[in-house]
Amino acid sequence: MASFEVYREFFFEAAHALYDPEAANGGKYRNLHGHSFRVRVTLRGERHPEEQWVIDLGKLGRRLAELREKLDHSFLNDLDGLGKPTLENLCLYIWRDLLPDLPALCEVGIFRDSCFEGCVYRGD
Ligand SMILES: Nc1nc2c(c(=O)[nH]1)N=C([C@H](O)[C@H](O)COP(=O)(O)OP(=O)(O)OP(=O)(O)O)CN2
Ligand SMILES: [Zn+2]
Repeated sequence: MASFEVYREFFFEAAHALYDPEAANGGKYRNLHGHSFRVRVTLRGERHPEEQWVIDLGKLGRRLAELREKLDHSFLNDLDGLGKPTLENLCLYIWRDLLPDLPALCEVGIFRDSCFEGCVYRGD
């Protein structure tokens, strides 16, 4: 049976500091600094027989707005459950936040477009 992938994106701005205990001075990223992040959340599945969509993207957008409230203009080091605020851990944090409500979740991507970098996570 064919399946579809649908996605929705959102942006947020946040600050962090990445301390490296192995570097003499705490490393290059130890000081407080900020980034702009673009998040892409992808769901995979078949079309609902009546609605003919995998998920209402409006419904997905409302759930992502809830998540964005926690992330936007936050100090990521203070976010409960995130750990060290790397892109990798942000993917995992977003995955774990959304999965209970969105069982068709198949991928979380987080991108810093201005730095030409990002990270993609496809499941626990
Ligand atoms: N695998 C990862 N590597 C790095 C992460 C990360 O989350 N995962 N994060 C950082 C820092 O957040 C850093 O502030 C990123 O900014 P950037 O400008 O990309 O840092 P660079 O050292 O690559 O900058 P250059 O301007 O290219 O020197 C670092 N690494
Ligand atoms: Zn950084």
